[in-house]
Amino acid sequence: MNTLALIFRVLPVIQLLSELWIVYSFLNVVWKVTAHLLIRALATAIFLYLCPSVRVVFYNAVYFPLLSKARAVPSPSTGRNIFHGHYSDGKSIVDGVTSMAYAREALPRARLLRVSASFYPSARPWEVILPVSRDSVHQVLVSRAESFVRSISAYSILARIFGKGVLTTDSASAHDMMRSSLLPAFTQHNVVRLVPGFLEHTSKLIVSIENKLDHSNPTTSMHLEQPITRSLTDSTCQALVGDNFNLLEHPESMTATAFQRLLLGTAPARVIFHCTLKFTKWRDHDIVNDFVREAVNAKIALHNSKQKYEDASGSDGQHRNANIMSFLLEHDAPAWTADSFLEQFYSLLVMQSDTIGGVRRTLWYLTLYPEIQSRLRDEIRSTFPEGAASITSASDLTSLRFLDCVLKESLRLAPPRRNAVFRKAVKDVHIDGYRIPKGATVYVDAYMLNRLPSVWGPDASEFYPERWQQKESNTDTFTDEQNLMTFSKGPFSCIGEQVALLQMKAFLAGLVGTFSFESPEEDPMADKDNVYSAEKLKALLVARVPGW
Ligand code: HEM
Repeated sequence: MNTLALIFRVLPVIQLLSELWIVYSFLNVVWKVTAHLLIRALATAIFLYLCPSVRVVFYNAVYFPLLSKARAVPSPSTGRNIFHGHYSDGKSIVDGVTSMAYAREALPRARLLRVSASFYPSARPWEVILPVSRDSVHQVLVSRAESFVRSISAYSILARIFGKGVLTTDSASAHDMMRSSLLPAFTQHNVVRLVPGFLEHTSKLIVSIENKLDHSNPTTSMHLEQPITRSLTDSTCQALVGDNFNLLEHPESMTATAFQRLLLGTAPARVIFHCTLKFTKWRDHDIVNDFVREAVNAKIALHNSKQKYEDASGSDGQHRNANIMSFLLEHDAPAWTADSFLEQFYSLLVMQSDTIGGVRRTLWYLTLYPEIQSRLRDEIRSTFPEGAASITSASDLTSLRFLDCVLKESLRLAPPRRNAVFRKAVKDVHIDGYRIPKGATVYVDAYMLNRLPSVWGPDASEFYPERWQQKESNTDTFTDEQNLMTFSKGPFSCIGEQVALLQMKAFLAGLVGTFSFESPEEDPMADKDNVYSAEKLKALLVARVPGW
């Protein structure tokens, strides 16, 4: 082979190698540039994510005014964070100053407002649409309810721990099914049968408070938070499955301790640990589940043996062992097993904390207004002169008209579950000429709506139980239960409203009839507009009022 032929043979190889080198260099440059860009993008994303103030500025300066699909909905000038000043430091809760400012500014002009919400000043804000008129609220919750689902972010941790029940499911069709399967247990006929159980727990609470009174002094300073919480929890649990943890009398037992750790004092670290490491077993959860399964299986066995209840009171169909589980079995036994009830059990039980809030806040108002407290006690004692034991039924409780007014007025001004009614639009909805885009969050602010002067009259922010009596006597008044947003309205509204009202009445009738409650503060009225100071009942001065 001559030299020329050799060169011709080697040349293509050299050419190939040089082409490969060029491609390699090109890819190398592309890779470096891409990697560089990727790393920068990632770093920026991490920076933006980690640096809340940048996100807040971006949100306020760019997203909220320019990019939001709902930007046609008017937003108020008085600051945009609906929860501003509500969770001031993540612990202490102050009142709804911002929402009331919105209400004043927006009304009577606007029916919808676009505002921001973030529970902590540095947390990422999100956009919410606020219905601020009776009509727009009604459209969101009732007449256009099919265009919205409950936004469950608030309940997503519960869903992860306790599974998806009627409160925590994120599927509209599953919610519909669960709600219709539960509703038969909550008819008026059934709910009144729960009252003897509530009254029994009330008497136990009265005895426990009485035992703690210092009889050498006219009043005893007492923390009622814990006994009330324990007693109401026992009573709700009894109403749900016909058995309870006996938290009031034996708070140290294994099941009571597990229950309290799980549902009453859940430490945040524990929740995070449990939610992030799904495979971890939470012993307390197992203990509570076993307890509920056992109680439910006992009800199923009882139902199958046709011996429905041991009827303690006899003829009127009311008895202390009536419970929601048995009502469900009476209606549709095959649908219910221990496991199918367990998920609903947590959805129902979690909400009972509101009943505790309702009793607590009513007592707080009664300490602010001692003359209302005495008037209420007079009503209870004159209607039932023989003492607390002579209150035995739901009709006894409903005969206490002033108690009804006091309770409703307290639930109006200080709704226990204020930040709970969130909806997500499942499609574009037009309300009052504004488009609520698919995916938008709507927030129904019970605190604000329960205080709108256009709805409740010029004295809307005053604690004035008589307004509910005026309604009954048909005088010109704004007061109407249809406007009370405390239990929400429509297909996602509180399923336990009637249960809660009777339970709270049973406890309040017994407590206020037996004891007097006084605030230890020098000037309790100084804090009267800050309903969230009732969040935790401080020590009250308690005395046994003789003669009952
Ligand atoms: C003062 C006491 C109570 C208050 C203020 C209250 C308030 C509420 C509110 C505001 C909602 C959300 C409604 C919505 O998203 O539109 C709700 C839902 C619910 N509540 Fe209550 N609640 C109370 C007591 C109870 C009790 C005692 C029970 C159980 C026996 C209960 C069971 C439920 C359930 C299961 C839901 C979810 C209903 C559904 O999604 O269909 N609540 N409650």
